[in-house]
Amino acid sequence: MQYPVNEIFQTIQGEGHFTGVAAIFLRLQGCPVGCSWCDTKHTWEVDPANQVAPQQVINVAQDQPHWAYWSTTALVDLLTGPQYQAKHIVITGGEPCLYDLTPLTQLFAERDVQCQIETSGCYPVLCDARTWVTVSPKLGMKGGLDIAAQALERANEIKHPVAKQSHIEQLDQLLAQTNNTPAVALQPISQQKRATQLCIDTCIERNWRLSVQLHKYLSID
Ligand SMILES: C[S@@+](CC[C@H](N)C(=O)[O-])C[C@H]1O[C@@H](n2cnc3c(N)ncnc32)[C@H](O)[C@@H]1O
Ligand SMILES: Nc1nc2[nH]cc(C(=O)O)c2c(=O)[nH]1
Ligand code: SF4
Ligand SMILES: [Mg+2]
Repeated sequence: MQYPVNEIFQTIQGEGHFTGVAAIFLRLQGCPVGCSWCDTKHTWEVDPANQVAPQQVINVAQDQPHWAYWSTTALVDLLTGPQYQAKHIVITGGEPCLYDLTPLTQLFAERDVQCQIETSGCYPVLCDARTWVTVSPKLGMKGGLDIAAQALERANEIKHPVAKQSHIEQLDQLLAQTNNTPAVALQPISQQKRATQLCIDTCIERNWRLSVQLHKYLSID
């Protein structure tokens, strides 16, 4: 299987359950969801004119709309090889669940590296059973996509983006739709002060976790 890769880099996971863990990020290209506040808009289009050589997506200095095809085996060999030290892999995007992540996540599991997917939940999550799935629901975005029931059932964690009170109410409605009992984290959108205070107050009240995009506070990737 070939995946369109936007970038590969090693950093500290700044969001959700694994915040603080050293991780290799694999960012796939392509997303039709259209969140107005998306911090990775350069990953939305898989434009054939922006295809580059595989080596050009490694440790990219700035946000680029470019992408390169990488095969499952080439990715697993690279990410478990001597160039990287982290034992946790984050597959993000773009929207990684546009693609069947089963071969990739199976091979990572066989090599004893922990794997995590960051997804909007707009598509079924196709991956190994050992993979940690973080769903960040996208309700009412420009792309007009709804949450996929399978993604809600598969989620190990719901990391909900929050700007205002109605986003908490939407999350309550979503949780009422499932028998799954994922961990819940609230993530303020774009580090807004009011959103952050709302998340803090709600997390204390509900006994949920706060996810603050630590990497943005630290000015790291
Ligand atoms: C860029 S998305 C890529 C993965 C997938 N498309 C998704 O939305 O989960 C990675 C994470 O960043 C979050 N995110 C994107 N832009 C953000 C922003 N401006 N403020 C807070 N979180 C943001 C998303 O909600 C998601 O949890
Ligand atoms: N450090 C760091 N942590 C992250 N957690 C989720 C990210 C993402 O873009 O999916 C991200 C990211 O881009 N950088
Ligand atoms: S689903 Fe994720 S990548 Fe796509 S627009 Fe929304 S935040 Fe950005
Ligand atoms: Mg990010």
